[in-house]
Amino acid sequence: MIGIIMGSDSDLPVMQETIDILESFDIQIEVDIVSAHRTPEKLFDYAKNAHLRGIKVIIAGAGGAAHLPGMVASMSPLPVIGVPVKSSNSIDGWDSVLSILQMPGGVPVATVALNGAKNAGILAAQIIGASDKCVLDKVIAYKEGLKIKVEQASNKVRNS
Ligand SMILES: Nc1c(C(=O)O)ncn1[C@@H]1O[C@H](COP(=O)(O)O)[C@@H](O)[C@H]1O
Repeated sequence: MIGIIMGSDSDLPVMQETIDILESFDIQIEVDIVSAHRTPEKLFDYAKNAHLRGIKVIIAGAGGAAHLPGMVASMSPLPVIGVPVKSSNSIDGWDSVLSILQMPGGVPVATVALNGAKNAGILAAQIIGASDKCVLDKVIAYKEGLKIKVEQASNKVRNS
């Protein structure tokens, strides 16, 4: 199971892409709102116990002063993927990117691009796929689909 959390329901339009891609891979997910700033006790409980509940990878999306992914990573032994979300009040998203990306040594967060929620889902599937052949096959099929789309576009351009 993959845990998907976000700092606010206002992040959901972006984080929906994570949900959609993982559902398309038939990977079990659990989605919740958790905020380091607004619900610190819930964050503590989530990060301390996620691995005990069967979660294998955590995807955390947040905007602005995005402490959520780093704080989860500080307390969880699981791989944490951070999604910087460009929230309405942001400094063009840079606030979120930098606060998720620039983690201190020893506490990694695998940071995807600004609003890169889809890639976060694919990366999580790849991590699971390293030890789950069924998921690995789905990732391989997805990548094959990407290749076919490019080949089709290439043929179209060359034949026009
Ligand atoms: N960055 C964080 C954290 C956190 O890091 O704990 N909690 C909420 N937020 C972010 O605040 C932004 C605005 O939230 P609201 O829209 O609820 O005011 C959201 O992008 C959320 O991720």
